[in-house]
Amino acid sequence: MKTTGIGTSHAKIILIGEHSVVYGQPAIALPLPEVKLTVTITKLDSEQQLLDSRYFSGSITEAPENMLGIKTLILALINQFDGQSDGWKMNITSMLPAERGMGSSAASAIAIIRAFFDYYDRQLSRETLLKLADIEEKITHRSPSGLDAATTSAINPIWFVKGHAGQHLAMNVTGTLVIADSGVKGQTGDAIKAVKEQLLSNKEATVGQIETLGNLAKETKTCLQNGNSNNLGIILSRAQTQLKLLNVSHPSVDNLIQVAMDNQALGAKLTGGGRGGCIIALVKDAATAQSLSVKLIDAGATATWIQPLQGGNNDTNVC
Ligand SMILES: C[C@@](O)(CCO)CC(=O)[O-]
Repeated sequence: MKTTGIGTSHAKIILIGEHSVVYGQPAIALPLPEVKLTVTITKLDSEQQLLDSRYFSGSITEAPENMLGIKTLILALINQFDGQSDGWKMNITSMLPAERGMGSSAASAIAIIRAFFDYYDRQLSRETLLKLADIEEKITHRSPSGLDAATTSAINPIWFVKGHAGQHLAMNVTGTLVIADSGVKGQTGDAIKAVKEQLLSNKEATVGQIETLGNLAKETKTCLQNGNSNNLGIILSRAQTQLKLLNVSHPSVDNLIQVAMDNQALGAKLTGGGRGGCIIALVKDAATAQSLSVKLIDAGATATWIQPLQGGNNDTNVC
């Protein structure tokens, strides 16, 4: 065992395929490596196991109900390493807004697992990493596809189908994404439940919406390879139409999407679980992204990020 263990991860955005990915359709997601989360475990002389995060500081056993997924994961890791009487303090620092569809819970799980394996000086395979992250994601999001954990731990854009390893997706499209936070907490777990209920109450239409989203993800893959950003924008907006029909959008999200479309966006949609959270809007270049970002903030967005799709400066700019 070392005296310090460190694990890192980052935010993600889903370009296309949220919700439908839970039902076996493909999705495409992008890591945002500049929006970082770090977990540090520091050895203590006592047998205390303490957590220090923006939501809770104290003994891990006293973590609040909304941290049940994280707490269960940590207890599973303690068992895995027979570390019941090892004392440490775990510090979580995060640039990710929580509950905004940017993968905050999965990113926390990934960095915690990496920090534990570093602390106990053990090798960690990608398969084990994702399997362990699922302990947290299952509790936090009910039936997760695994997409969030796969992307918050990946360095490249991924093409993802539930039950399979994500595949690196080459991008050949110019254009810039503006990500904007509606300021309203997303409710991924509730949104997943709502889609599940609609599948029971209105099966035919809901299956149709899920399949359409899957087909749009396939069209997106072609667009990313052919480099057609105009078509990509149209596809993103078509996906938003389906997500609205699935009842996972929110007035605050719809409002920001409208502002984006009125200000030169080629297309826009919610990203992540929905019912609040963030939108993504595709624009043709960095200058348009900057001016749209200002417009979105004026319209009530609480934060924006700018992410070029390909070429040039690949850093995410936080606005
Ligand atoms: C809504 C969803 O598709 C994405 C949440 O970021 C759920 C999942 O894939 O686990």
